[in-house]
Amino acid sequence: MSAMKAEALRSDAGPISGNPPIPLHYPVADAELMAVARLAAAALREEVYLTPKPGLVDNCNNGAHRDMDLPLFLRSIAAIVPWFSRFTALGYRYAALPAGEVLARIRPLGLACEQGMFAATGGVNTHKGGVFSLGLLCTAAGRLKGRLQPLTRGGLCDEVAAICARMVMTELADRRRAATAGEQLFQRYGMTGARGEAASGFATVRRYVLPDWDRLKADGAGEPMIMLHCLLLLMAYNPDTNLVSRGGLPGLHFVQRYARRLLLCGWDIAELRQMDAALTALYLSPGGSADLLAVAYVLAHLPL
Ligand SMILES: CC(C)(COP(=O)(O)OP(=O)(O)OC[C@H]1O[C@@H](n2cnc3c(N)ncnc32)[C@H](O[C@H]2O[C@H](COP(=O)(O)OP(=O)(O)OP(=O)(O)O)[C@@H](O)[C@H]2O)[C@@H]1O)[C@@H](O)C(=O)NCCC(=O)NCCS
Ligand SMILES: Nc1ncnc2[nH]cnc12
Repeated sequence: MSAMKAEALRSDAGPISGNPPIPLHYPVADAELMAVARLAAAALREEVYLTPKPGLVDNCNNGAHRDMDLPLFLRSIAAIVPWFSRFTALGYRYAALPAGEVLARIRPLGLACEQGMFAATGGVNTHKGGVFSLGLLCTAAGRLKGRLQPLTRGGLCDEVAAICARMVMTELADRRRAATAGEQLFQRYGMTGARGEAASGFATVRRYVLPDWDRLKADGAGEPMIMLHCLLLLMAYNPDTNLVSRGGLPGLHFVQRYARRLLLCGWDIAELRQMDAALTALYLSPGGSADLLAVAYVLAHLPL
């Protein structure tokens, strides 16, 4: 083993500036502490294999994507998953820090994880939103456990909201910067994208998705059916900046109306396949809703 690799294994946070390496005795193997990290990994896998997903990459086709396919997503997931326990460990270490100071501490890890994803995909943006949202949930889990608080949906969402409370103001409302697609869409339409969802404690997921997830589960529905239904709910109500950056506001509204109609009239797999064809033809991909489905998966597997 090279000296560099041995060093990387010793220090969990890696050679990221600003974060001293996490010492070996750190409880990264603690099963309960890492429950959310494990759920996050499962969420990414379940999301990408779920089929048929309108406009998205799945087990059957690449939806409205010319530069992505299922093997690429699996490579992306393999690159991202090891970082989830690092987010958790860092959250645990910074459990006592005021929430407003946490983002600056975990950002280098988030960016390094993003870089790992881009290296694995040859520069294709497969999971930028997923890295962000799931990384925050893992960090929040570490902080809760560090304060001996239970890992509940409400606790995690409140913690993520507290960590991101100033993000919209400091990052999106700063008129001097509009570097990313999300920052430009905020300046143009006031859309807050992935940051807004996190800052609200994943309000769209909690309000529209989790009640149906719980009800369908109690009724005995299988997880794939539950997830397809919840993806429709997200497409119906999530202000997905991916849809806007590809199809403008008309693109977002087309998908929202389509999903609401299916939810209202009752849907089946054939309807979802038709919707997939329609979104693919219009080059519309609800990537933000795919990410929030992974968030919903994690939260749905935790107690209230
Ligand atoms: C904070 C950042 C994540 C902000 O990034 P950005 O300024 O770009 O903000 P957003 O527009 O909000 O988008 C980021 C990604 O989040 C997903 N997303 C979009 N809307 C929502 C929403 N309402 N709720 C949740 N998530 C949302 C979306 O990601 C998915 O789509 C991507 C694929 O899209 P695609 O169109 O195919 O590809 P593109 O390359 O964008 O365009 P084309 O050229 O192909 O047309 C895929 O990644 C999905 O995941 C948005 O892309 C971030 O910049 C940041 O700060 N990162 C650092 C990490 C960090 O801070 N971590 C700390 C905590 S862990
Ligand atoms: N399955 C998927 N297809 C396209 N974009 C995505 N972003 C996250 N999951 C995705």
